[in-house]
Amino acid sequence: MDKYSTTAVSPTRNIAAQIIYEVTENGAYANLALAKFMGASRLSKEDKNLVTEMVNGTIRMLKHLDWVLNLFLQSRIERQNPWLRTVLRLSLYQLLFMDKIPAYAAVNEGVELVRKKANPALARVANGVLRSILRNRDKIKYPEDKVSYLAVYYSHPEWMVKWWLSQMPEAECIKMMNYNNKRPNLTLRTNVLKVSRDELWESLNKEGISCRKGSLTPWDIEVEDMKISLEDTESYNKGYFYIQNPASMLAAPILKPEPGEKVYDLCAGVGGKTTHLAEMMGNKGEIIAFDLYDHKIKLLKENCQRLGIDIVTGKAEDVLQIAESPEADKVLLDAPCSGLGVLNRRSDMRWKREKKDIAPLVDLQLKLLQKAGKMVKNGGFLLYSTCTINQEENEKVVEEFLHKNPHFEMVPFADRISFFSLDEKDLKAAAQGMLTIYSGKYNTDGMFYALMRRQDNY
Ligand SMILES: C[S@@+](CC[C@H](N)C(=O)[O-])C[C@H]1O[C@@H](n2cnc3c(N)ncnc32)[C@H](O)[C@@H]1O
Repeated sequence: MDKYSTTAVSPTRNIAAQIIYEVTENGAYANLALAKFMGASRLSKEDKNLVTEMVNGTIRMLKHLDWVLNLFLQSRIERQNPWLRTVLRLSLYQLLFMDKIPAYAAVNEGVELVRKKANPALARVANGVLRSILRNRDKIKYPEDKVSYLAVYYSHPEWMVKWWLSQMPEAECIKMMNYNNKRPNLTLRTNVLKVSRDELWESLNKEGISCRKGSLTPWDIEVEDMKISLEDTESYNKGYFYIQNPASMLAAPILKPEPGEKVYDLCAGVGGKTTHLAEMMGNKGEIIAFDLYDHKIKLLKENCQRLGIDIVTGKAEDVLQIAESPEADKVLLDAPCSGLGVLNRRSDMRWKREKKDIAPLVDLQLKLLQKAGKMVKNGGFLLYSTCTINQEENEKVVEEFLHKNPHFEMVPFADRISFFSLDEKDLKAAAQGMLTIYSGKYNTDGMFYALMRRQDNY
């Protein structure tokens, strides 16, 4: 503290400001920067949660915060000193979006942080701007044009909002953006090979994990609060659950593999959906799981071992390069995609994505789907899924595939997921074989599913 300051800066705000600086000024990834700084800090669990909330919240709401700051600054936020910019954003996030933080703490510590990181003259600017916003917060005006208003108010890139409005009602779009701005839910999938959901719920609660049984699927458990980390529980080590969003728990029941069948999971990652397929098969039959990366296949194998699954063979291979392979009863292609259905999971993702990223992804998805089609036996099923919510990567990819492959047909699957209470429109879509779950609509992540069957004698 210098001789003029009267306020100490708490370690939480200090660390939060440093992480935000790394992300917004130096292009670091928010999740990696958070992990790096938190790993090196001695903060309590509560303080770590607070830093995470301040960092992710500030980054998510960047467009909203900058809009408001620009109304009160003499020159635009982009032209300000980087530390002043960082701290103004962090302090304003607390003032506008964190009810539990007293305004004086957000302002005084913000001013002090600017004094420390920049200089006393800029600390006076921060003080003036933040107090002026506090006095005038009821008079803040947002853009009048609809797209700009939604983009600023809900803090998403304008191109995304424009795009979504062209394919969904405004209310759905707002619901989705609100969901993207919230901390992601933590849900677990019960491993029915080992326990029932009731047994898992009971043992987690005994172990200090406060949770409740979900209402979306037969397997989900929603974590509300934790006294210890999930990985330290006996339930985890005994393989009683897998951490997964309920929207992703629909892949296995839609593809509906039977015990004894041969299944390919072509983009398996660390095995989220692979392990659910194995559980549905009662750990009987054969699953071959591919992913481009060795480190993911290594984790997939560890996950299978923990969950007590031994029918999965993991292969680190490029699916597009696989030589002729025996055809399978069922094939899952959970394709690489833009991830616009899971924007809540990574606070900076919305700012890193660009519309021009989509075309090369569509190209890859089509190639992968074409390859996947060749690995399904006649009469077998092919499930295409993504965690994105735009038609280009979803319906249009499937339509193009069907156009080139008339021996495939869509398969209705509403009855396979009758436990999930879809609204009328989505029920109709599932009954035609394709379903987009918008993020937040059912309080889940966004996902897309299309189920097809190979019928050579069509
Ligand atoms: C959406 S993620 C899969 C998530 C996974 N199915 C789950 O449920 O956890 C897509 C995966 O495709 C993999 N991938 C991308 N291109 C690939 C290719 N040509 N061959 C095999 N895997 C690929 C990526 O490494 C990534 O793990």
